[in-house]
Amino acid sequence: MEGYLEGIRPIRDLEIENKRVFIRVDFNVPLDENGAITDDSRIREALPTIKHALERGARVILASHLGRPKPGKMTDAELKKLSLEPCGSHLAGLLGTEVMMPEDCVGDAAKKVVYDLRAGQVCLLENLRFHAEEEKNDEAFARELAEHAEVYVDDAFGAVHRAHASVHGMAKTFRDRGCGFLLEKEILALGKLVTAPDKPYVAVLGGAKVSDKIAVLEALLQKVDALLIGGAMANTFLAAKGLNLQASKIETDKLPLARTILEKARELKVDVVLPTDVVVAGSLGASSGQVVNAGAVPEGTMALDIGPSSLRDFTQRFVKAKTVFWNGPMGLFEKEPFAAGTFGVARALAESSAFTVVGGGDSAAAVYAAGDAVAKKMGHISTGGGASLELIEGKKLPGIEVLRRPE
Ligand SMILES: Nc1ncnc2c1ncn2[C@@H]1O[C@H](COP(=O)(O)OP(=O)(O)O)[C@@H](O)[C@H]1O
Ligand SMILES: O=C(OP(=O)(O)O)[C@H](O)COP(=O)(O)O
Ligand SMILES: [Mg+2]
Repeated sequence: MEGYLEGIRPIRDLEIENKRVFIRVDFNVPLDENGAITDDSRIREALPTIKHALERGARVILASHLGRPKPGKMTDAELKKLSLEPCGSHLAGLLGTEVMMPEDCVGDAAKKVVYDLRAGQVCLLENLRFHAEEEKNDEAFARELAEHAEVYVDDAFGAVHRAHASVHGMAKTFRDRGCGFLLEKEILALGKLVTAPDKPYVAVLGGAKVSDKIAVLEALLQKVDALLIGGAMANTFLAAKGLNLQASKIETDKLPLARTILEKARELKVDVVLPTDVVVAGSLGASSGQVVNAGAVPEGTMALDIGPSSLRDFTQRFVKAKTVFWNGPMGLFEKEPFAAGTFGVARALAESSAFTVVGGGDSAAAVYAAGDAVAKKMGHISTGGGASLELIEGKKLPGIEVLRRPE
């Protein structure tokens, strides 16, 4: 997997002293209803790169997205909830230094802060996705971002599968570009799953980003011996098999793809294990749930966790496994009544002798929330869900490829 880093200069080899250094980070952290950060691991994981740059006298410009704001379609109050301000304040506490925060990522306010930075000072630009151009990989927007700096460093592993302006478009305009310590660490750690995972190799998929991640499953079937599906991802598969999931979150336009994947799995003799029971409730805010058969979801309710029988089925698969990759919580684990499936999988993986990799902003948060003892037993906890999935599928990721320089 070291070959995967070929042609990519690590930050330690870049000339950064007194230079304006743009570091793309992934501070897309989970927030609670009050906007408080519930898991700061993505911020902590970026610290080695940030500290390295500051200690070497760089003028550091940090940038990230947070959530999925829809500029023009959301109210100002809704957008404000996705401000990076809490991340900047939290980072200031972790670094023990001031973090300047301009109110936008481009324009005069940002330029003023950026050009006033002294060596060893840091600023955090406001949410990149407050501009629709970010996700469109818009060239003019990428140029505006690039004007901030002389050196470009990507340490946002969780976002390298996105061909967005701050990850892709702007990066190519820099001669001096490279990767941060987190990106390097992730690629090396996930490498084992790309090259020669010990078999049996089991993948556990869940979470909410179904339309993003379902396409990856087709390629993953070529690599794994069993695919266990929980979370909202399972709803689409159960519906594809003809079950009525009632008010559950389902991606109806992905039903044909789910059927294709089930068909292909049969041909390849890959076991697809779906929940046989689920925990249902009438709303996301319900104070309790009810365990029902996956084929008997009551009208007006939605599946918000896998049930105890499903957890047992999943756990059994970990006993014989030599390698397990897990992305996506098994349910709405942020709410106590729907957390048992996710924490159950985390605990079972901690007990298993398999080499375990857990990836995803929310999955990692769940593993840390399950406790230190559980988190310490994982082989690797990746900051990226979609990114790690696409990497282990064997895909070339735009945010990584763009960093390569011949010579
Ligand atoms: N059955 C479900 N219904 C609603 N939301 C779910 C369900 N299962 C999981 N989720 C939600 O999925 C989210 C995480 O999904 P995702 O971002 O795809 O995972 P990760 O960040 O680990 O890659 C969590 O916030 C969780 O509450
Ligand atoms: O949280 C992220 O991915 P993940 O939920 O798959 O771990 C990344 O920050 C990417 O976010 P995006 O899926 O909105 O592009
Ligand atoms: Mg997530």
